[in-house]
Amino acid sequence: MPLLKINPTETQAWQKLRQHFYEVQFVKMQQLFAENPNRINEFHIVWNDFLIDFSKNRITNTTIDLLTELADEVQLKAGIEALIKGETINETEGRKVLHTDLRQLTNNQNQEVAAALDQIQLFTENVIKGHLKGSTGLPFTDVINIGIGGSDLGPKLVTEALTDYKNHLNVHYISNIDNDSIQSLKNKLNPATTLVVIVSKSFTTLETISNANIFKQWLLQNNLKTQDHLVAVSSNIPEAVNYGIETQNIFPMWDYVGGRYSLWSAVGVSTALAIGFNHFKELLNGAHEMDVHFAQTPFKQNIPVVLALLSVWYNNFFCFETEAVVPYVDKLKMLPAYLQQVVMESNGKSVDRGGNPVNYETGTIVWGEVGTNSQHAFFQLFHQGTKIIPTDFIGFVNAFNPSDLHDLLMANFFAQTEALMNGKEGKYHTEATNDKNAVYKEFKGNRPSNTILIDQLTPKSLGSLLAMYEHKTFVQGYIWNIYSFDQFGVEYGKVLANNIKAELQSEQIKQHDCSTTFLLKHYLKKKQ
Ligand SMILES: O=P(O)(O)OC[C@H]1O[C@](O)(CO)[C@@H](O)[C@@H]1O
Repeated sequence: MPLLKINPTETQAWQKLRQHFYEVQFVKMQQLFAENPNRINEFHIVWNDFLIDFSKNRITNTTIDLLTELADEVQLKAGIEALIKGETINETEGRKVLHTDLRQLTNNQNQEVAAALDQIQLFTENVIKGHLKGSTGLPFTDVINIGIGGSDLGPKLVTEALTDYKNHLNVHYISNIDNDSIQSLKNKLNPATTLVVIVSKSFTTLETISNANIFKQWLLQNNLKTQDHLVAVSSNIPEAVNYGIETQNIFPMWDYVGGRYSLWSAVGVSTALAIGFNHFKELLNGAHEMDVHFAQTPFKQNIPVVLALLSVWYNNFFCFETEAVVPYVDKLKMLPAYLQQVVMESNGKSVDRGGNPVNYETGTIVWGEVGTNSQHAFFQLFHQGTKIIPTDFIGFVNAFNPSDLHDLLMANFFAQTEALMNGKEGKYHTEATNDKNAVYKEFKGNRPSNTILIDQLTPKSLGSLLAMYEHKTFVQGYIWNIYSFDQFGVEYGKVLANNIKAELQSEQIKQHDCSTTFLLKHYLKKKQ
């Protein structure tokens, strides 16, 4: 069943939301909290080891009623069912969407997914135990994951986030075509004990193949048998074989898993090498539990649905253009970059499912940085700037290494959401305060945030967190009536880059606009 094609702005709920927005847009959260000391009871969700406090938003009960009415009117339930059942909802590419199958660990009817999981288990355990060795007979100490976009960001994020669960293998990620960083990695590593994992769904991505070539050469220059050191993850098996990788060392990907949703597949093999297969399975299990929650929970208690509806409220009614995500743990430093691909590659679309240009805003801009670092960087604008940035604060009750320092970190976490909501009223009259700068010190508050407080950062809770954002993104795209699973915009850039690469190598610049021609000629002239 294809997804329904309903213009959200033509629903009754949208009209009611518009009217409601005019009524409440200037109502301050401080007032809402003062009027209802039990506000938290109405606007929070407790699920597994997650607490989602969404009370510090510019909403009333009517807002939530109308947003869920919108979800009902566009038949979100049917959309979620289509996703969970793995229907062909990536219609523009004629593909099913089945990333939720990847985390179905028991009774998985998808035989190829189950078989790939067995393959990952066997391989990772053999490498970790040292049974699988490099061509000189030495066990592996290091792994280089070469990939980009979804073939890099998710696995890298998970590897960094779960560094406390890591074994003796050191996993390094190379994505950009930056020879300086490649050289510095090569200088650090012993090729005889290095395993290179080439991750590319298409096996044609310029960056990945160029980088893979460099490391293949490095192995050859060191008289190593590449077949003992190279493995691949790809849906293009013939191309990987052609590249010289042994069939048993190729892990499958399928066209029903989009790159940005693929960390749960064999794309995560480097992660599984770093943390061990059992922890990798816990990650999948955490994501699966979020899938079940998403599929079965009524909208008002459904975490991804509520987060998505709030985002639609701000994006389409308040017209706030960006959202921030601020995790209070260094290990999630990669989260904003990872979410930028999930959210912006999925929902950066301006044509609706009916093929018409949309006449409303779609994809939000996502950005962020860890706290407290971000407090000392861009939070000034959060507190006193002219722009309003709804922010997800993500924190953990328990650190992996307990210490008083964690209370200090979390004190900042709680303080920021409180300050953003409450603000600090100043006095305009210098006489009253005897401070001529009082006006500059005023914080108006009324700045929205969600607090996502999780017991501890574990493989399981991380799986749930990432699946939560995947589903939030799906709900947004569904409501905006766009296709979230293609990425034609990025693919066009890849084609142009390939053309220009040939021109730079032949020094024959073809027809471009005058700016691009000028830049290319300048580059060739200055190149030594
Ligand atoms: O895995 P591949 O085919 O090398 O593609 C890498 C990435 O390129 C994109 O197509 C665009 O950036 C992503 O969707 C994908 O994750």
